[in-house]
Amino acid sequence: MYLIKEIFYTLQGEGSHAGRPSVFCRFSRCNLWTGREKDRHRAVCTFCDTDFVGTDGPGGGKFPTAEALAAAISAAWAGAAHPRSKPYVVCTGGEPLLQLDKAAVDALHAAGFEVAVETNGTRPAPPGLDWICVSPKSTAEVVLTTGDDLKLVYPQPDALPDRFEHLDFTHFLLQPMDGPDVEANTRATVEYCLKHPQWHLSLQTHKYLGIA
Ligand SMILES: C[S@@+](CC[C@H](N)C(=O)[O-])C[C@H]1O[C@@H](n2cnc3c(N)ncnc32)[C@H](O)[C@@H]1O
Ligand SMILES: Nc1nc2[nH]cc(C(=O)O)c2c(=O)[nH]1
Ligand code: SF4
Ligand SMILES: [Mg+2]
Repeated sequence: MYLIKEIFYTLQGEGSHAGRPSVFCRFSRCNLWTGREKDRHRAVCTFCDTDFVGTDGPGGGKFPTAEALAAAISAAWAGAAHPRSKPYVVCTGGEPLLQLDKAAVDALHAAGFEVAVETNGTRPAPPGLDWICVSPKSTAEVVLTTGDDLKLVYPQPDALPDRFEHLDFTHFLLQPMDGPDVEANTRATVEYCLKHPQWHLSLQTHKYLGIA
């Protein structure tokens, strides 16, 4: 059984695939926060911008099998077929690696999708993923040390960029922490990238565009 908060079609807003049409599959639940505001101050991850509680969002629900989940994700894809661009699904959450397993990845591949994941990196990944974006959180140990994007929300006093530079990723990105200080955080992130050009800026472009 897969617990899914919502499934929707939009542009990937963040990271080195920003702008790519994608189905987002938002898994319910996270291991670093309950998702309830009353618990936020004592969570490991305190700045989350997402409601991942329950299964009541658009396209959400409880999917009994990998095939049922893949069918719902296929139904959400609204792009025309094209030989040079496969349908693309971004598995996010919540923390998708609490639920995403090989059966789901295989079913999505069988349905013709490239499969990406956005994860906090605290759990191992199932085999076969086409794109892995790890976004480390505070003091939480990163066990997923290989992937494509290492996208660190900045600034996090307990997760300085240096700690992650040796990991085996293709792209190293800093993303300004959204919230009450987003403008100052954005300036600080630009300054950090200018001084440390191994890090590139990732903006949450969907928020500027006013799309999901
Ligand atoms: C909601 S998380 C879900 C996936 C996974 N749990 C994770 O943390 O990577 C999706 C992305 O949003 C980022 N994010 C969450 N809250 C944010 C905030 N306040 N400002 C900027 N990025 C944020 C995360 O770091 C992650 O890259
Ligand atoms: N457009 C859009 N792009 C995104 N990239 C990562 C997101 C996420 O919440 O994981 C996200 C999201 O929520 N919306
Ligand atoms: S790890 Fe991801 S989903 Fe969990 S609370 Fe942090 S940003 Fe939100
Ligand atoms: Mg988001």
